Amino acid sequence: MKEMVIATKNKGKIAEFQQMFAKAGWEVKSLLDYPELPDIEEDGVTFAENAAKKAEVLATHLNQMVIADDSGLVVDALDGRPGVYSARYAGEDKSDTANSEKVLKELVDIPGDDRTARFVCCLAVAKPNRETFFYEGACEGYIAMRATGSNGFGYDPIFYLPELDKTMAQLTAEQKNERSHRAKALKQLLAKKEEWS
Ligand SMILES: O=c1[nH]c(=O)c2ncn([C@@H]3O[C@H](COP(=O)(O)OP(=O)(O)OP(=O)(O)O)[C@@H](O)[C@H]3O)c2[nH]1
Ligand SMILES: [Mg+2]
Repeated sequence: MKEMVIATKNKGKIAEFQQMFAKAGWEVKSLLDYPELPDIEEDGVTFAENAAKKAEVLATHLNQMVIADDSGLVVDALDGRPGVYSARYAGEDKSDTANSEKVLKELVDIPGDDRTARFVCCLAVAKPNRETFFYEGACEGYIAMRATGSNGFGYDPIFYLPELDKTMAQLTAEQKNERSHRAKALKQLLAKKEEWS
């Protein structure tokens, strides 16, 4: 089986990549398999900048091809926040619950129709001494009035999909992987395999 290293420590992302790459016949390794590798400061102002940095630093360390995922929640009524700060929106301890509560609190006076938001995912594929390739996906929805559901991770319990009348955290893994920002970015990446492999 072919192997792909994803430069992430996020267990939610790792599980989704394992499920989605398995269909394409790839085995996924993550930074949890390389605990000796350094932490990378995500100081970019765009998803692409952070994804490139994570992928390029680790591709150099491992001397092989690496994919990184930088993703987050973009809320229109918050001028795009939490955006690239999604993981640490409520503080450095990266609490999913505290992050979601902060968004709900900031939107307390915003009515349903104005709570539009999207999840965005940028995948960067880096290889030593070569240009980096980028693939993006987005998933449109609304910020719910309260958290519902326990599947997925991050902001999934407050991300409402009107076409299913469910939050992302009420979907099965298969349903999320059919429509998520990450699934769409990965579909682009797999469709352009000759470009990056
Ligand atoms: O409800 C969610 N469903 C998703 O599908 C999703 N994808 C991303 N996010 C949020 O955005 C941050 C990414 O930040 P991020 O790309 O820096 O990742 P991270 O710091 O968690 O791990 P790493 O990959 O950097 O190691 C994450 O922590 C989450 O808060 C999601 N929330
Ligand atoms: Mg991160």
